[in-house]
Amino acid sequence: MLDVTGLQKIYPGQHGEVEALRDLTFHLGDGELACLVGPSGCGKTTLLKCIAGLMRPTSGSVVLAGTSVTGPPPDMAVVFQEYGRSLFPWLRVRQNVELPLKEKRLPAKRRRELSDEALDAVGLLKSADAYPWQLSGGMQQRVAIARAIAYEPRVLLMDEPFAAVDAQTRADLEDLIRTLWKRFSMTVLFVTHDIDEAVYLGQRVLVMSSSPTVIQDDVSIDLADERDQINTRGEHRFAELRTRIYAEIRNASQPGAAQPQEAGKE
Ligand SMILES: Nc1ncnc2c1ncn2[C@@H]1O[C@H](COP(=O)(O)OP(=O)(O)OP(=O)(O)O)[C@@H](O)[C@H]1O
Repeated sequence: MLDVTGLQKIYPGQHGEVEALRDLTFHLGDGELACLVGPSGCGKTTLLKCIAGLMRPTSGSVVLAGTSVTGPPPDMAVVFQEYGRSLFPWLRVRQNVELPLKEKRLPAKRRRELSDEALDAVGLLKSADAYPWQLSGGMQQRVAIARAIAYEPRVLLMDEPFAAVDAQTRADLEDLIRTLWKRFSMTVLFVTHDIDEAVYLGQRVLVMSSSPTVIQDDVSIDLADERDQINTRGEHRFAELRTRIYAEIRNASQPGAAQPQEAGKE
């Protein structure tokens, strides 16, 4: 579904160039849920912008379902961390959710069906006529998720979407993402700082090295498909996976440690 090959991004700068991404290669299969973790500043946001067609890489390619990405692809939706800035405060919740559907030129009846289904899926149908600023932070982020889902994307990119909400809301939103992923059969790439979150959510965790960045490891998460915030996180295997990824990231932060590994290698 998504092929990222040899991706490199060099930013020009006043004090010289910054090579944010050196050589990134990975593939996501149709319907996979993969998490991407890495040290701060390793280029996670840069990578997502390149995948979303919001930024041109210096070299390398992003191919979505066989088509090269050169601008925002129609089959992709992105949820950012800053829900407060991604929703339009002068539009009601339903209008926010329907806005991209208007740009898709869907008829009003279909827009209404899709927004109802998406708002219902995130538990906010009753708040459809509220304004975003009347909702809590967690509810606003659910509106942003509903807007992405209503768009019926084949690929959903999420850039640290729960970093700004409290711990309990975050746990609820994590479970919501797994539920929506199964229900809507999307391919999901979820970027997070949080190693526990990556292990809890993902089928795979891609570990990025520090800058200049490569994929340091690609860890298959062999936990049961049915996950539970208390029991899954208490499992011995969960602790093993978390420890392994933590060590990878710590090693990745050591100068000269980054060596690309084969995708899928355990
Ligand atoms: N527009 C830009 N111009 C120059 N350098 C940039 C620009 N955007 C990002 N960088 C640099 O590229 C590198 C990667 O930045 P990026 O924001 O992608 O990392 P990140 O992993 O998302 O960071 P964080 O974990 O802190 O959110 C950093 O060294 C950053 O300073």
